[in-house]
Amino acid sequence: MRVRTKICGLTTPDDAAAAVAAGADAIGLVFHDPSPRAVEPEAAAAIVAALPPFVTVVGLFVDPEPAAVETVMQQVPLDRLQFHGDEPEALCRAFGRPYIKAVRMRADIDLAAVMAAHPAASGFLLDAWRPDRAGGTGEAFDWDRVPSQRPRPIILAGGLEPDNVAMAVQRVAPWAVDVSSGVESLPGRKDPARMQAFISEVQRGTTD
Ligand SMILES: O=C(O)c1ccccc1NCC(=O)[C@H](O)[C@H](O)COP(=O)(O)O
Repeated sequence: MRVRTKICGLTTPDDAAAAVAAGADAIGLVFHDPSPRAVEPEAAAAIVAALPPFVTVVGLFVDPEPAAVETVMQQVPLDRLQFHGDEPEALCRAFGRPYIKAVRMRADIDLAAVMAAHPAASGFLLDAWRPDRAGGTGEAFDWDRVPSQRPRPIILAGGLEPDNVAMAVQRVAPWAVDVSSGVESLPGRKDPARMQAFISEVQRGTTD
């Protein structure tokens, strides 16, 4: 089956157009001020307005106040929400929108417990853990920690780039992959050639 690709942390309509031209299935918009990829709702709305049909738009939040999510949703037509902190299920499902639960793979994380605590999540994005950053670290975690029993689709993230994503797809067989820093020219700006190379390698990993 084809492995989907989400390109995360887009900050301009041009970068989003290049992601779609490269074959991205989904784009991620980061609503988390400390991130170098954070976008204001107005800029995010302009990015979404320029997209062609059938590209899924995911809004990322880290332990947000509910009102902050509502404010973004009033201005930006998000298809899905992605929660990247320690949000409980009740918060994740409070907005009437399908959601993805990100799980940062700290050494002591009980992934099965997190999954059980989020029965309404449409998928689980597994990412590297770092104490000082909530995401977009450019670091990989040990892919052998991804369980073979998967109650919901797994989105593999963390330190993926054109040089390693084919191997990641072969080893983990995820539903989708997610990348941010691995396809950047500098934090917050995507490199069209790297996005093309990344998605070609995703396909190579699927068919090899
Ligand atoms: O990208 C960020 O700066 C970010 C900040 C805070 C929370 C989440 C963030 N990104 C979320 C993503 O889905 C990234 O694509 C994922 O963490 C992988 O990042 P990378 O290792 O840089 O590919």
